[in-house]
Amino acid sequence: MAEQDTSVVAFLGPEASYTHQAALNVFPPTTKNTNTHNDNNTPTHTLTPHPTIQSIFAAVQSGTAHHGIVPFENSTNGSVVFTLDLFADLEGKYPDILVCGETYVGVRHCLLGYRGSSSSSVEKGGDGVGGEEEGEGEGEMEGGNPFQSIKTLFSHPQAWTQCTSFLDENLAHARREDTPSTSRAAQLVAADPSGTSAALSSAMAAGVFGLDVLASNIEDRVGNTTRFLVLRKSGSSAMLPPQGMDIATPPLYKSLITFTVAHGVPGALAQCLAVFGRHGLDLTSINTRPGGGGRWEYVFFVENLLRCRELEKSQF
Ligand SMILES: O=C(O)C(=O)C[C@]1(C(=O)O)C=C[C@@H](O)C=C1
Repeated sequence: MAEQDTSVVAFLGPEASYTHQAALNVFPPTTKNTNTHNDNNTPTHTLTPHPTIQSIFAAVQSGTAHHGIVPFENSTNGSVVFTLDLFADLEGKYPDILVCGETYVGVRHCLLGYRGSSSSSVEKGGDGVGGEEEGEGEGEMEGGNPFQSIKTLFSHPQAWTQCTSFLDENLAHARREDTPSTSRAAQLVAADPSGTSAALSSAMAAGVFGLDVLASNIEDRVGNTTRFLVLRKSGSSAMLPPQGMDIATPPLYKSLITFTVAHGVPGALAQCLAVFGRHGLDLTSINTRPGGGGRWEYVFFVENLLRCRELEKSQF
């Protein structure tokens, strides 16, 4: 990849997805007099939307993008298996992808649509769908379901399972359509002239696509958070900007290692994991995905934390 003044950052689009918000955390908008500009005062990075997580991996692998931002894990529904499978890379398409950072985004889902087609705005309190915001009562049927006119719901599959209580209570009647991202869901609703569709998406997407927030904070769990990883290509000099990272600050280092073990060898996995302990690595997560070989063979994903002084002592 030729060295350029502006680094390209690939994220799951369109604009206003949670992945876009993660990208903004790590690569914040450039302003004058910050170190995110080069000497010519041109922006040092450009955020580029991609239609799928796979296309983000492909862009980083091919060098079209210097960095990619991908969702990895959600505090409510666990690992993002689309991303794990791309890291597992069973077809050898992404041999040079490395992880060089992480960031966390609080995921506060909203129901977005057009007020008037659906009726009132509600905000979920700690004990379920409770207090009403502006727009209270507008067109609402006495004692009825304020969302009855919504026939189709769009969202990313991860969002459905983060909002099960709200959906069961208010939108069990609506048909669900999966979209590649929550912001794509909002974009589709904005383009639907019937006004009978709605999206599970973010407040930011409401602003970007000109939709009304019909209900907010509709996620099941308080503190619902998604962890995103920052990708780069091995051998690239794509450095992270010195601000905006909430990766464990030095002297803590975090690593993600992918491996397979010999199938049917007793203790093979335990022996692999013991290596991390021997070198002072604190194992923080372990995941598996089908390995593509025989049945019940797995690819393992292990994350470790390492203190700087332990890194100096460790002999690998
Ligand atoms: O759809 C989006 O907005 C995304 O950024 C993707 C994604 C995910 O894949 O987990 C990110 C955060 C939320 O957990 C829901 C969806």
